[in-house]
Amino acid sequence: MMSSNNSVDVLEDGAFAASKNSWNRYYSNSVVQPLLTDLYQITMAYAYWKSGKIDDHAVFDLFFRTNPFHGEFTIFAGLEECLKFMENFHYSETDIEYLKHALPQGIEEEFFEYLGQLTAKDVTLYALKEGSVAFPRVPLIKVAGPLIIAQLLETTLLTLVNYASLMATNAARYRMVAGRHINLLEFGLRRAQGPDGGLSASKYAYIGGFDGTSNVLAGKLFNIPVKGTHAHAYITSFTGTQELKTRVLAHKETGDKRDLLELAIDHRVQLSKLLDISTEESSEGELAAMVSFAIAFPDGFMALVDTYDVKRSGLLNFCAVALALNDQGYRAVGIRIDSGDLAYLSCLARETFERISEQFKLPWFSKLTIVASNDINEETILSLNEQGHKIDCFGIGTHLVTCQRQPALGCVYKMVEINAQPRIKLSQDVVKVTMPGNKNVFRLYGADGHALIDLLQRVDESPPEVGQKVLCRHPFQESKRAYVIPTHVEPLYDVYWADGRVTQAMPSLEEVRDRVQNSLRTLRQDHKRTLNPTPYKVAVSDNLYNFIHDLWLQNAPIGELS
Ligand SMILES: Nc1ncnc2c1ncn2[C@@H]1O[C@H](COP(=O)(O)OP(=O)(O)OP(=O)(O)O)[C@@H](O)[C@H]1O
Ligand SMILES: O=P(O)(O)OC[C@H]1O[C@H](OP(=O)(O)OP(=O)(O)O)[C@H](O)[C@@H]1O
Ligand SMILES: O=C(O)c1cccnc1
Ligand SMILES: [Mg+2]
Repeated sequence: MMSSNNSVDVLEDGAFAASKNSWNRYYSNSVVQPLLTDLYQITMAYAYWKSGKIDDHAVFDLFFRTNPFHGEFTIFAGLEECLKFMENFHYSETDIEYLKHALPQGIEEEFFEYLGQLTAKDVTLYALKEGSVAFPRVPLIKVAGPLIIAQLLETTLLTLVNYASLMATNAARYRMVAGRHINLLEFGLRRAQGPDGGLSASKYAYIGGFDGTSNVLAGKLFNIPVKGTHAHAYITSFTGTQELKTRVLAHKETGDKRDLLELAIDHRVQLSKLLDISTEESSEGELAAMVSFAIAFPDGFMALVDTYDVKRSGLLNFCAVALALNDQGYRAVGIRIDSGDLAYLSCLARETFERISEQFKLPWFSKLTIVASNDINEETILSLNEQGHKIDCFGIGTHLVTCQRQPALGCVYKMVEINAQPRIKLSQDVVKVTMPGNKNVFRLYGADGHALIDLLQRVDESPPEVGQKVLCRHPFQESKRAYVIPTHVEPLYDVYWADGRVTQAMPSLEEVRDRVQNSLRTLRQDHKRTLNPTPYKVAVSDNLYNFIHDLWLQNAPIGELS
């Protein structure tokens, strides 16, 4: 398989500097800017300004209500991009000019002057660690600061977290069903939701556990390994062997030049007997294409074998060219199958490789890589696992990047406190009732080392302690409560932004990627299984429970029956 030199070194000219262990600060998506928001944020900002509320102290929670993909966990991602947005938050002169036109007439000039100097410096942002598992109702991000700016951040923070977390979760799910030893490649750019969606997909697929992407720009910008094979067009561009302009390949060690086509044709005759396949049925154009690709990439020869017929043509031609390469001191890499029954064809291919390996005394031949692609999703992989297959690598595009099974994560951004007064949003639908007040969250671990429950508390409560019994309550069902004696207590929030700057050393993409797997390991298997997983518990302290319910009663109007 073609693969890049994984590390993009720091370039002298400073055009980009992707170093393996540093946050890639050189790249910041230029569309992420204060105007990338909903109009209503800015109209509200004006009304807050007019009513003298801009400096009211607000706390907002960013959270989701249900896990995606019928699962019971979500991977939190997008934090790094949020922080870059906070750093760069500033309305440019042209932004202000545009707003003067776009906003309703009559807005006072002074407001625009105010906007022109507004930054996120007075905001404090708390968040879970990027790449950690997260659950419904636990705020992924908590924003505290002047009302106007905290409000103005809403839409942009949501767009930065929603797709990133959905995508990282999707990728992590593919990794779980594929197992640790299968290579997973993201091939989705052509099918993604536009160029920006494609770029984000590559980044968050990698974070979620993919090994590489075909997206070259993602490779450059994020230092993700780029990999790929070739398309059917390469095969169909050759109609016969007469089109081969170069047929000669020098031996890797001796330099001895041989005609690779001739070698391949000789091997094909031999193989047709061994495999009982007539050479008549195999395509000459396909053979020519494979020979030419092998000459171009003798050390990375990987061929698509399904253009005409995997069994009767593609495999035979591939093996013939691979043996010809072997004569010249090179080892082929493998094949890609992009149609048909992937379980059956991969087993057939492996069996063929094993027979040749034995016949020609070439142990490595039995281990040639088999890549499968074509509309693969979680269910396909599960089904292939059940059937038994010999695939080493899945190339996955459409279902992965479009998150076809669930195309949006429903993160919301809700005010929970203003000027130290808690705020609650009531709803007929109990899952939509917000958890009021400024809260902290702790993950409590059980005796077997697994995460047991996430506990939300009011900020002024003292944290739970190891070995101390703590009452955990369901936020809305009075009778559901349990005592937990944690063996380990993990405070989930860190301050990431305060006093106008990022306050934590940001992890590299690799570190976030490792965190995803480490964090998933803390979850019991039954929370992670694909069919009917057990919900992970998110609880509130007794104090927070009473606080929520008192506030609920205070705010719920008393109806009158007549
Ligand atoms: N053994 C298998 N078990 C379950 N699903 C499979 C198996 N093999 C392939 N698939 C899936 O079945 C679907 C086959 O799709 P489809 O019939 O459109 O393709 P095809 O006819 O094989 O290929 P193409 O139309 O590209 O020539 C794909 O989504 C593929 O991932
Ligand atoms: O199937 P996906 O998971 O999206 O993976 C990416 C697909 O992109 C390519 O197909 P191509 O665009 O050539 O078109 P195709 O649909 O005809 O195979 C490749 O051969 C894969 O099949
Ligand atoms: O490299 C590949 O094989 C590839 C890349 C993009 C889409 N489909 C396949
Ligand atoms: Mg395809």
